[in-house]
Amino acid sequence: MITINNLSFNYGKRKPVFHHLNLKLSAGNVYGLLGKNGAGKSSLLRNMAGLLFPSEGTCTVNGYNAQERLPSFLQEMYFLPEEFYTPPVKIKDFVKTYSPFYPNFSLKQFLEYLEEFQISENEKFTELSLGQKKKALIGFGLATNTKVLIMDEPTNGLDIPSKSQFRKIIASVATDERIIVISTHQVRDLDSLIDPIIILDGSEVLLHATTEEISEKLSFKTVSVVTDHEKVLYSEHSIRGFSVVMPNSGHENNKVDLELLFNAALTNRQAIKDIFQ
Ligand SMILES: Nc1ncnc2c1ncn2[C@@H]1O[C@H](COP(=O)(O)OP(=O)(O)OP(=O)(O)O)[C@@H](O)[C@H]1O
Repeated sequence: MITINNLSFNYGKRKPVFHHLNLKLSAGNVYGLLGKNGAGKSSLLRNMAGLLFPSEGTCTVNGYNAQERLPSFLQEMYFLPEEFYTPPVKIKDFVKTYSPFYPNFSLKQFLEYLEEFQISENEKFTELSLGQKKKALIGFGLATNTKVLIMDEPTNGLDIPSKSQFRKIIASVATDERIIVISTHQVRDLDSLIDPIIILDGSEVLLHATTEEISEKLSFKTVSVVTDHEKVLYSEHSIRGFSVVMPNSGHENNKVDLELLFNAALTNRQAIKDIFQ
């Protein structure tokens, strides 16, 4: 469980990134963290990993105060930042050095992930492309078998086959004991994977809901003409007319379109808050 309680955070004297933020994340879920550029996704993930400290409030991860970064906390937490450093060594030497920090690390799993991503453990990080480096670190992170896995924009820079391999692998490691948090702008890449959805906006949580709740409360449709202007929360031109988001008054079963949801939430903040409160 990750409990963010009354968390305020700012960089030095700059205006707060978060102000009294509250959020509870529980095991058995792959959370999708969405927000515009600068909304605070990376800052929140770094607070969860204990790499940044709140100015007020707390971030507790499985009972540990994240900012204390106790060894027993760190051995159950893997954080893949958006921008990462890789030492100029072979992948297998990287694994020899870093895997002992993670008691549940599985070399067998790691080698399977590398094979899936078509990377050899004999390759040197300096000789890999950015996407290949990222895949090696994703494979390492998943093989650590930590209870908490946090990834900042993991699919950014991955080619199309790697994105589907990524989804497949994440789905295979998402157990009831694990919390996975993924921040992304590439919602279409992770559409079928992330659930619940958290949207950060203006130093607060604008939406936190499961896709089941979202599809119960909102309807995502394509219409030839937009008629019910008052009800429409968001609309945009599409090839066949307009893609619209409306309150789901008829309890219709419909698939959540995360990109439309995101745009609807940011265009019509108060209406979305009222619907989900
Ligand atoms: N090291 C830093 N020093 C000062 N301000 C920072 C620093 N890092 C981020 N910020 C500011 O904090 C805010 C939140 O940034 P953050 O990187 O957490 O957002 P983000 O949602 O991850 O953005 P993006 O989608 O562009 O990656 C922004 O206003 C940004 O300018």
